[in-house]
Amino acid sequence: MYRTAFLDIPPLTRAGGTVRLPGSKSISNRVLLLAALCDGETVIEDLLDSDDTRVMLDALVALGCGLQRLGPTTVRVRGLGGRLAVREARLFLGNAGTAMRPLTAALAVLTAQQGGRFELSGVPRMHERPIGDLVDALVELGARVQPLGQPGYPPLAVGGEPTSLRLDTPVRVRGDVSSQFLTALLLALPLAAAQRPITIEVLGELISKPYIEITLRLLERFGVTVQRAGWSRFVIPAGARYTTPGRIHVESDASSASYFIATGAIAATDAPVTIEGLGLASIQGDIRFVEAAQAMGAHIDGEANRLHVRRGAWPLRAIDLDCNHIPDAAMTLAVMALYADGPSTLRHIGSWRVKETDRIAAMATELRKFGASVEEGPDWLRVHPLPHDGSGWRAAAIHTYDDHRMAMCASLAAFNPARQPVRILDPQCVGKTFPDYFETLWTVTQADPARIPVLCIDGPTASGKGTLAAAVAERLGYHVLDSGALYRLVGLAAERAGIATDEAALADPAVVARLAALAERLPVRFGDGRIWLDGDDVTQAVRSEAAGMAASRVSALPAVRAALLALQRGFRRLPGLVADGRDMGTVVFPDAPLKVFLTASAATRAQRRYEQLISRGEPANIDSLLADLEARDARDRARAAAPLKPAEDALLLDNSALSVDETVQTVLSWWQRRQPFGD
Ligand SMILES: Nc1ncnc2c1ncn2[C@@H]1O[C@H](COP(=O)(O)OP(=O)(O)OP(=O)(O)O)[C@@H](O)[C@H]1O
Ligand SMILES: Nc1ccn([C@H]2C[C@H](O)[C@@H](COP(=O)(O)O)O2)c(=O)n1
Repeated sequence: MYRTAFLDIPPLTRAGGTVRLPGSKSISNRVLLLAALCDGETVIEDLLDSDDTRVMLDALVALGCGLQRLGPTTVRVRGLGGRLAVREARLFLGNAGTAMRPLTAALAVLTAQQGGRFELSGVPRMHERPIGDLVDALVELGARVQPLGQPGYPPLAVGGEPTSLRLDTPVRVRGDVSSQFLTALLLALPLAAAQRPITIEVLGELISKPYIEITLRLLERFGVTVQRAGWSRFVIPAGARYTTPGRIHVESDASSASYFIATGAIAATDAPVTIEGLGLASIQGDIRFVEAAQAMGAHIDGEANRLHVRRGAWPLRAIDLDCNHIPDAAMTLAVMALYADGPSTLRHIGSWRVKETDRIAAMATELRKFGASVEEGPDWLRVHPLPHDGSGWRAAAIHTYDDHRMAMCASLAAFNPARQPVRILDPQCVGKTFPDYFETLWTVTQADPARIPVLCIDGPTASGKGTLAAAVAERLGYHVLDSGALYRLVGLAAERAGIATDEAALADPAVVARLAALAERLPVRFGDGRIWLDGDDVTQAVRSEAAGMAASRVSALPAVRAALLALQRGFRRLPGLVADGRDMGTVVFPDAPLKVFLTASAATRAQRRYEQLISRGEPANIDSLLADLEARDARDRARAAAPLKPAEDALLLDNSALSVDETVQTVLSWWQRRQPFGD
């Protein structure tokens, strides 16, 4: 997951390949609660690992449920069997409506039966999301639920002394603000239906019905079959009792799939975009996004557990659609509409206003930043497309409002024909449902390599290039190329292969040929900040001064440099690269949009290297370090092949008197000034 302040997505051109998406949030949190309420153990497979499921899991642990992690996405839940294991707890539920609403109802019923007091709270936005209709229904039932802040909103206090619930008359709840209120009652009331049937009546027109279907399907898996008359009356049978299915599998998230379906529909493809773990028979309502995407022109083939998507009509066809059945995935249509052949209208999306943010206002504001004309009403949105020749499209920095779907939707604008980048502010908001969304996007999309940004940092040894490159890359979410390490690895591999690298040996063309062959097939692997050579961890070994000197010698050989060129250029991957070395700006990435030549006085550099070695517990002598460093500089500058020198368009930075932080800030501000997003 990108934890950066922003993430710049370069213009994307093509798409194709296979993705496996994380588990459905709606199913994950319902199944977790059901497993916690029933008797016995339930193993849940392919559970979503995200902010919303984490707060649910934490809450269940606080309530005394036994939870055992069997793998990254598999947990075993030992249920409470309808008995409260603790009588008091404070539950923090973040911004997870799928945790806040059902837990409120379940605890209201359990405390009415057994006594106890629980406080449920969340992030500030959760305290702005309505829950009053559910609270009213529970209070009318006789349960104790009180606001701890503004009436009608969390935080809430639930419970008190045991009390009898009024179950002989129907429980009434509004269905036109959020379907989660009805879901919450449907999940909670089987706990009170041992002796008598319980009827729930829905007031107003029920929105987001597919989410209620998920609830009913999962209740059935846990042994409770609810009878419904239309969408206004639901009866939980007398004697209802949760029983564990033993093992249950969570489908891939259909709402998350919408971004990849859209990718396949928008991008030119050689191969289709294939989505694993989800088929057309999914129990999730958002699977019907497929129909909407087809209406816009996408070619979609479905198998039992897989979807294949290709671009069909182009430009996409404009739509006018009632989106009540796909409230979350409909946001994706709003961005697809930018690529349509006329204005598209999304109707019946009033629930967007009370989601993670006011999504109608947010979507309108942000799409306008791309240059689009957008109209909005209380429960509708109309998006006018942008010209297909690219005119009118603007590069934009997209505010995401702590809303995962705003971030994921906005990424689709990176396919714009104007080839403008898109900046996503606060990209880590995707952690709510899809922490690795952007990393997954890179696996099925391509950009013109020349448009993938590279920031080059060249300069003499110990000037701080590596330190600066790592810090800048971390701030931008970019990859790092430590090109010096590649030359060091050649030196190390030569030593292991018994190939001498002293000046005399390097005068022999046969030795040079062997070194070039070694460099061509360097058995190196980078990962988790470590370097492996032929399976051995050489992270520390490559940093030795001896390895640096050997690197300086072998790097003077044009054949070795040529052998490493393709490997280095291969580091230019989405979303961008910071490359450190001697010839990054002059030879390897001559088209880089920013080149920095970093220097410091020899005395300063020798002192830094001395302190670096001492801090690593390695012996060091400042005079010999200074002599070695000057010798290395001289050789690196004097060699004929790619000598150490600033590129003509490089910015020079002498950081002798600058701290690491000041150096990083200087370079980031230069970078920022070259971006099209403004300050
Ligand atoms: N601006 C700075 N002020 C003080 N110390 C710094 C600064 N930049 C880097 N250093 C320190 O100097 C040492 C050398 O830095 P670093 O390893 O990044 O240099 P380098 O240019 O990558 O060296 P090499 O080319 O040999 O790999 C490190 O201990 C680092 O913390
Ligand atoms: N792009 C590069 C990177 C490094 N070298 C050579 C010259 C250096 O002395 C040696 C070690 O580099 P360091 O790890 O200290 O940055 O490798 C080069 O020629 N070109």
